[in-house]
Amino acid sequence: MIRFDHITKQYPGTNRPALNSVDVEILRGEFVFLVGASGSGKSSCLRLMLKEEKPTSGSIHVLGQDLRSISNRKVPYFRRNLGVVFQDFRLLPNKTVYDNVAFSLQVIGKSRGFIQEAVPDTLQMVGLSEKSRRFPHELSGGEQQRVAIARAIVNKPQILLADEPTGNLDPTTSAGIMALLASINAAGTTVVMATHEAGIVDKMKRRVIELVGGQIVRDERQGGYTTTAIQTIVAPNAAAAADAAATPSTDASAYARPVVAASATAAAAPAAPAVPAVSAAAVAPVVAAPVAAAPVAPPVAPAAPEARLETQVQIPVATQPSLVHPSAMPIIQSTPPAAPVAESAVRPAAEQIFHPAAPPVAQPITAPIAQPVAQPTIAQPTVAQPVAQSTIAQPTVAQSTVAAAPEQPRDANAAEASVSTVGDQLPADTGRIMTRPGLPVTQHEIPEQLTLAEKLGLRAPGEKPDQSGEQIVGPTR
Ligand SMILES: Nc1ncnc2c1ncn2[C@@H]1O[C@H](COP(=O)(O)OP(=O)(O)OP(=O)(O)O)[C@@H](O)[C@H]1O
Repeated sequence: MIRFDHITKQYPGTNRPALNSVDVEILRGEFVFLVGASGSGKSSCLRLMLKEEKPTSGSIHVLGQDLRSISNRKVPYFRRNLGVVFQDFRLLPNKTVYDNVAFSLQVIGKSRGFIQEAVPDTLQMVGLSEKSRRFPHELSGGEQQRVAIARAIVNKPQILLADEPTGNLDPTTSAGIMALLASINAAGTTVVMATHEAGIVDKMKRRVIELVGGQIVRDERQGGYTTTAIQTIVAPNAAAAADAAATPSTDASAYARPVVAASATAAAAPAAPAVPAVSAAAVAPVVAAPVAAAPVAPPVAPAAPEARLETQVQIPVATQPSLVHPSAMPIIQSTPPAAPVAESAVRPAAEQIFHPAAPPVAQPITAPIAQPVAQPTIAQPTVAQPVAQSTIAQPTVAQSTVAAAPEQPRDANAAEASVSTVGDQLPADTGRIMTRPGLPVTQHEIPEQLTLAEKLGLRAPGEKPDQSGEQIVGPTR
C-alpha cells in the first residue's frame, strides 16, 4: 500500500539528509506509528507519502502508483485517496463544522445528495452530530480535531496520514481521538501516525517504526514507544522458507500469529545478521469498531486476532506475510490487529515484489503465550449514535466513485485518480516474502510550498483559490 525503496531526502540548504536510505513497506489495513525524536524524519515521511515533497533519491509507491509517475497536475487526484490530519487541525474558521466537512466534498465535485448523506454520517461517527452548526472557535481542541478527522475521512480514503494529531490535546481527549482513529482503522483504512507520545503508542500496541537521524532503527509489530521485545536468534533455514513460500495461506487467522521472517538477502548469506524475534507481549490491541450493522461489510474486516492468539504456541512462519524489506532493518513482529493486505500481490509484473522462488529465511519459532490482559484504557470513540458503517467501511467502493459521473472530478484526468485503487481491491497474498527490484529514479518538480487545499488534494497547485479563503485555524484551547 505504501512502499519506500531506498528513500533519501535532503532538503535544500542542509548538509545532512532528513531521511537516509529508508526502506519500508506498510500494508493495507495496518495501523503504524512513526516515532522518534524531533527532527528524526517522521513528518518528512508523511510529506513524501503525500507527494508534498519529492525524495532526493529512491522510489515511493502509494496505492500501487509510483509517485514519480504522477504529474503535478494529477497530484490532487492522487491525494483524494489519502486523508490527512495535522496537529493544528487546520480548519476553515469561517465555515461551520458541517461546512468544513462538506467543503472537501464540494470542491471535488461530489453531488449534493452525496454530501447530504456523507457529511452527517461522518459527523455522527466522530461524535459531532450535535455540533454541526458550530464554528471552529466554538469547539474544544478535541472537537476541532474530530472535525479535521471527519474532513479527512468523509471521502473514504484508503489511507489516513496523521501528523501528531494529539499533539495539542490533553491525555483524556487524546485517548478519545486515538479510539476514533482505531475505529477508522478497524473499518479498513490504513493509518500512519507520527507521534511523540509514548503513552499512546504503548497502549495501542500497533506496529511501531522508529526513526533516528533519518534512518529506521526499529520496526516492530505491536510495539511500544520504547521497545521491550525480547531479542532471540533465528537461524537461516532456506528449506523451511521454501516450504513457507510454496504453501501460502489465505487464512486470515494467519495474521494473528507472531512470526519472524528475514529477507531473501539474508537467506542467501548464511552469515547474515541475526533476525530479532517476536515481542514477548502478544496482547490484545485496542480496537473495537463502534459501528452499526451496515449494508456493506468492511473491505478489510479485521478479525479479532487476539482471541486466537491465546492458545497458540508453535508458530508456522509460512502463513504470515513479512514486512521486512530486503535491505531494511530487521522487523520485530508480533500480532497485527488487522489483516494487512500485501498490495504487491496485485501489482503488474514489473512491480511484483514477492519472489516465492527466492524465499527468505524463516524458522518456526516459539511464540509467547498471550497473557490475558486488562483492556487498555483508551476509550472508545464518544459516538453519540451507532455509526453508519457506510461512512468509512467501504473505502474501495468509495474510491471508485471519485471518478464516476456525476461525481467525477471536473477534468478528464480525474479518471486516473481512481486507477490507483484498483490494485488494492484484490485478495490478499498472505504467504510470501517481499524482495524488490531496484527502480530507476526520475525526479519531478513539484512546488515546495502548497496551500492547505492543495495538500488536501482539493485543488490543483496553482489553481484559483476558493473565495471563502483558505486561512487555517489552530487550536483555540
Ligand atoms: N523544509 C525543510 N527545509 C530544510 N530542512 C527541513 C525541512 N523540513 C524538515 N527539515 C529538516 O529535516 C529533518 C527532519 O525533519 P522532520 O520534520 O521530518 O522531523 P520530525 O521527526 O517530524 O520532527 P518533529 O517531531 O519535530 O516534527 C530535520 O532536521 C529538519 O530540520
